[in-house]
Amino acid sequence: MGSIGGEEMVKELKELSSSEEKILVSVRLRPLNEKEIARNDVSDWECIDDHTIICRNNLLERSTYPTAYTFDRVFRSDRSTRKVYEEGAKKVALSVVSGINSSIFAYGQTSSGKTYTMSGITEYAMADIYDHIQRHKDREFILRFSAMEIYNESVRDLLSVDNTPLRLLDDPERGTIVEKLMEETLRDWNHLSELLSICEAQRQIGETSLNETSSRSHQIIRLTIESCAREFRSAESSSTLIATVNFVDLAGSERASQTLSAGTRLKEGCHINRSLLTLGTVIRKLSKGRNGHVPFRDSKLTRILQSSLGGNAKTAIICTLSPARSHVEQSRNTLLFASCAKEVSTSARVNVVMSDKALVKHLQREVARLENELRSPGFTSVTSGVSELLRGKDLLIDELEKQVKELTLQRDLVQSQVEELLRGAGSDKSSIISAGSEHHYPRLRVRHNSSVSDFSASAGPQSPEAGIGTLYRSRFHGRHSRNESDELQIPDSDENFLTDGASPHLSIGSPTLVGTAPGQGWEDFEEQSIDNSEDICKDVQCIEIDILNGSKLMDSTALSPVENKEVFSLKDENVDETDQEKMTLPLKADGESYIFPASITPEQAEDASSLGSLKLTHNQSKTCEEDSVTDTPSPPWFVETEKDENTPVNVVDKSFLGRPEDLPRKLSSLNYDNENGRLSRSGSQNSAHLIGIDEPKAQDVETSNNMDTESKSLDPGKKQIDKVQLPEEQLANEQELKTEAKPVEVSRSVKDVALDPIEVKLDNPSNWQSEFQRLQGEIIELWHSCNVSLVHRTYFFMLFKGDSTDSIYMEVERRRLSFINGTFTQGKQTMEGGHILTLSSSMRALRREREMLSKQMTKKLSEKERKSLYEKWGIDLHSKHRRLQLAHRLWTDTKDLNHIAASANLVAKLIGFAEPADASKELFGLNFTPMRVSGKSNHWKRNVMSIV
Ligand SMILES: Nc1ncnc2c1ncn2[C@@H]1O[C@H](COP(=O)(O)OP(=O)(O)OP(=O)(O)O)[C@@H](O)[C@H]1O
Repeated sequence: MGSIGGEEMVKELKELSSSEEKILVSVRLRPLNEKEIARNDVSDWECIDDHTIICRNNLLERSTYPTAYTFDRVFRSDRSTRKVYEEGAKKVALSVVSGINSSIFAYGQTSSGKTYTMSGITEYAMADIYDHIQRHKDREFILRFSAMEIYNESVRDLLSVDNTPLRLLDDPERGTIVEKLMEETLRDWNHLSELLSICEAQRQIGETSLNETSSRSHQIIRLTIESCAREFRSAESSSTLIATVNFVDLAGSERASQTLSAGTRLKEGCHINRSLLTLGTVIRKLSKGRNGHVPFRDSKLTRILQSSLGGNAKTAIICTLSPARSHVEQSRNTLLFASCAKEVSTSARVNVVMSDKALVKHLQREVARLENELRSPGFTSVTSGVSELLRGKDLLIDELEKQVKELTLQRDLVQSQVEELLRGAGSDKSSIISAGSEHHYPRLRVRHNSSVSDFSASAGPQSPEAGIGTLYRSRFHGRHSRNESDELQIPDSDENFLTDGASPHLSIGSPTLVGTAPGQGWEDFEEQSIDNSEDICKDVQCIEIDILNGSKLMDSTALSPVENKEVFSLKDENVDETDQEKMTLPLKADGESYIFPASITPEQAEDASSLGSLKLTHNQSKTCEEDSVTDTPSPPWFVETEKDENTPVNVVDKSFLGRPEDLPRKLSSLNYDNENGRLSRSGSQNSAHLIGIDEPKAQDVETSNNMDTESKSLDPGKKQIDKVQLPEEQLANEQELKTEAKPVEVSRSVKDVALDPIEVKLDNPSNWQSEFQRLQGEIIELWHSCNVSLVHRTYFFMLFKGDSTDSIYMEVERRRLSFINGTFTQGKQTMEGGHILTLSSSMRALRREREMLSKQMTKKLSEKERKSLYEKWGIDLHSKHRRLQLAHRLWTDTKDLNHIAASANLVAKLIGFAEPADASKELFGLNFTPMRVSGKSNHWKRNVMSIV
């Protein structure tokens, strides 16, 4: 049998076992015993087959008794007890392991072999039960053993030495129970054997003490078996099977048979075995059906075995016969009893005991069901109505839950979008000052022949430098690679001197370029550019060529979102390109590019070129020339460089490589007035002596003004930097361009873009000088307000000294600082190199920088120099923290240019920046190519990076 744990299985078992079943009746004939043989008794009984036994006594043939009896099984005298057990008892006995009560009776006259048979059957059955348990490890079995004797209607516990009769009690569920009957839980087979021995001994004692023959008592050995499936033991649905098997060795039936056959002797008083008599009566009545009263309660035996005699049990009766002719009458009576018994039916079923949990659950369900019934007379209809209602409610709940989930998702999405926008806004603004490469910016689209390549037009509409970024990038720094994806290769932050956020103050445009990951699709770009532009474009300013106004360098400011979008999204969704008027602009063969606002007409463009529109020379080396990017028409607002079919795969890496070596952008030294401790901008010959800055070697303005001339004379293979050409040169270059350049298409579709130009007086040195001083003063004030790095200030101050070509740098710096200042003023924050920049964080950074500089004083300055500085800077020589005091005085007087110059010189000295040739404007973020820096420059770089 498999594991029986579930209620389903139990139900099945119940159904299978609940059918009525006749008592299994067998007859066992024993051989003649020695006494019978000794008195020459003859055997009158013969089993002619397995079911029939006949009497061969001729004397009886004339009587009214039948000569042949048929039973379920008859066993000849030579049949073993094993055989009797196997065929006449085993099936019934083993029902107990399946939860079905069972009883095996041995009925017969004294010395017919009842005990002989029953003891054997008991042992075999016990052995089989144990064997069953062994073979069913999935179930847990508990065996409880008890034994009793009924003598003269007294029940005695055979496991107890106490002879006190036990009372019988009626239990509504369990039926008749024997009070205080000992029940031993069997530990093992040996324990069972031991208990059986005790029973045998007790019974013998009884015989002795009562001086009666054993035939006058009934012995019941009872084994109760509980079992449950191990895996369901703790489960609610687990059920326990419980059943009892009775091995009943009845008293000798000689008297009983007499009473059964002759009711006149019923009144024999105490000698009559009431139990045996009642058993006969009960069997007789039961054999005739269940109609009428069955006197189970008339005897202790029938009370105790009531269920086994017609109720919930399987029953087998083995009737034992003596073959001796001398016992023929008793034998006939036994067969008569057996005949009656075989007509009796029982209805055995599986006895299931529910676990407490299962019972409670079941009862709760039952209670609920009954309560529902009680509440409404029309229970059924109401139930169905309620079910409908509940179903509707369930559907509603499901729907609501779905909606909640959707709304939650939407909320999360919106939340993340808001956060993303906020981050983006911060990043965009920070692009002014940050070199963070993680920002994403729209990319410019550059067309190659039939393909469209997109490269990072980092300076989107998000930042004031957007236009500048675009401009410069396209002119000088776009690392345009004609690789398979036509992606503009963006220098990574390691390559780019200041694009890793090391010095946010020294980089302007780089983050705007490096944001786009290689391989990012054009569609992606469009999405980004449009999305971002709409939100942030109000901050956008753009320096652009104002062709219409004839200005050389224009600044488009305050663009409306739409306008900016048009400009920076690089693809105007509202314009059908095919309908757009195109204009062709010449490109210079050496890689010069023109940047035109989309609003210009071809005619205007033509004029612009002749007027010397801002032309940012890109005097590429040979390799740069080879690396030219495109020759195909480009979408509005793009930068196009010349095409060269020999363009290497990676143009960018070979394009702009930094300042021409023979055109060092040397720092001007500052004039230091030893008398008053102030420096002046002129008189560079005397500058910087105090703090040891090198004597100026650069030609300052002169050099600057001659840059274009010089650059023209350069070997084209040499590296060159960007610069703004003067009109005359530009015109000349334009002439060249017209003959060699490839056409550039500029869309007119965005001609309504309102540019707000800023005129930069490049052609009038006097105007520029005054403009320069104004810008410089403003920048110095903004540095102070924005807590800009002193190193940055120093570097910038020393680098940009009024050269006309500095105008763009100056303007960029001014706008960048204005933006930061505005951010600080509004109490907002922006991103810088991936970090949040606030007024307080900038103050902290500046404080740390001053501390660093104070430490540098001991390294870079001699004691004598320090002392001199203290005196010059008005620091009490006897005060504490003199170095720190000095560091905190640097760059504080924004109105005094000598103070500024002295501060710059001192900072330069402290950070080891002593070689003007190292200085490069590209460090200010206008260069996106790796800087070719010397060892000393690296030193400078390290210093800068460690500071910021
Ligand atoms: N089938 C048999 N084969 C051999 N010997 C048997 C058989 N049946 C009984 N005997 C022997 O007959 C004798 C009497 O048997 P047993 O005591 O079992 O009779 P009984 O019906 O129990 O008598 P009582 O009612 O007095 O207890 C015993 O010695 C027993 O060994």
